Amino acid sequence: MTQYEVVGIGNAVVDVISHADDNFLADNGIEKGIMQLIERDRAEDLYATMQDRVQTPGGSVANTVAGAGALGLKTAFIGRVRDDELGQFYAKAMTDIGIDFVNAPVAEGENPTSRCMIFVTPDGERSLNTYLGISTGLTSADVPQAVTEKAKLMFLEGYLFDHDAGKTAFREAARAATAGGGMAGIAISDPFCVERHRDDFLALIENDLGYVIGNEAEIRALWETDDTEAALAKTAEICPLVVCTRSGDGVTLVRGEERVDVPVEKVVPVDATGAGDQFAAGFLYGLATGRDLETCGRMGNICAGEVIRHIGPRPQTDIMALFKAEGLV
Ligand SMILES: Nc1ncnc2c1ncn2[C@@H]1O[C@H](COP(=O)(O)OP(=O)(O)OP(=O)(O)O)[C@@H](O)[C@H]1O
Ligand SMILES: O=C(O)C[C@@H](O)[C@H](O)C(=O)CO
Repeated sequence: MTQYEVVGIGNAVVDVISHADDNFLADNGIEKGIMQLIERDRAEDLYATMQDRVQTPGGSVANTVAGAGALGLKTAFIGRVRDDELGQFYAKAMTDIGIDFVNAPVAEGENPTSRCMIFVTPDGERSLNTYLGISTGLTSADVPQAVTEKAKLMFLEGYLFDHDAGKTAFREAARAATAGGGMAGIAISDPFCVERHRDDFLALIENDLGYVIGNEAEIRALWETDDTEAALAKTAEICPLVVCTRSGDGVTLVRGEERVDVPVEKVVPVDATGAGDQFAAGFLYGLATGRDLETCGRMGNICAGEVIRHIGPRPQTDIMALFKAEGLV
């Protein structure tokens, strides 16, 4: 019997978001539109430059779990925080919205809670500067089988694939979920991470996962090609369900012989932070509740469309009302 509709494993990260222009990015060596890892000193320096900062719980898969929970699904999140001010803030924010936050904050002897300095430029693009503290040290010991085997949908965060212990934990979690009658999938997270671990990514997808979600660059990175269509076809050969988000061009979903392209109304985002994460929340809601592929895509687009219209990576409005307005529920 599955107890959770969605269980996520990912980096537990506190996001600090502020506005900046392109000159600021250039002057401060920030690469636009991607995630860069930074050291603690640089995190403190960047933090000090932020004028209008907003602090919010973030982390990619954690954002997805929060979005799925807001839609009423029974959810759990597995990720590590330290028992410091940010860690307590983070854990409380998750439990306050009804998510089972599986691991208690770690008391001592390790790095502080992870944080990400996010700069949003006038075009809505977000540039992430992540200081990975304690969250990146996730191992199998943090991933209780009593939780993973009860997941209907397990959702893994590609960023955690950078460490061998994370890879092992992912394989075990995926297998436990599958053995319990559930299905495991991954958010690819980052083309650079794929480049560092391509063979292991492909092996995990082929052997242990039922679905994979990535943006165009991430899906292409799996196959070292510039051809998105070719990469999609190859991914579909090794994975039953492939979802490729395409920013203002919507999303493509492929399940065996079935393919659906779901467009969106293209807008200039207020803040693109969390677009992919909230797409995944809507998509997983559709999947967990047995919707057809097109409806899953439409639900994902609605969730992503909401999050890009405000600052911050998690929903701020009643998404179910948006689904109702579109006749989806
Ligand atoms: N400019 C836009 N206009 C309308 N919808 C958008 C736009 N950008 C993104 N979206 C929505 O967000 C979804 C995910 O966007 P995208 O493919 O950029 O994912 P991503 O790269 O993972 O995003 P991020 O890393 O910013 O969270 C799209 O499928 C779409 O539904
Ligand atoms: O990718 C994004 O747009 C942001 C999120 O994935 C998230 O908030 C994050 O990982 C930074 O903590």
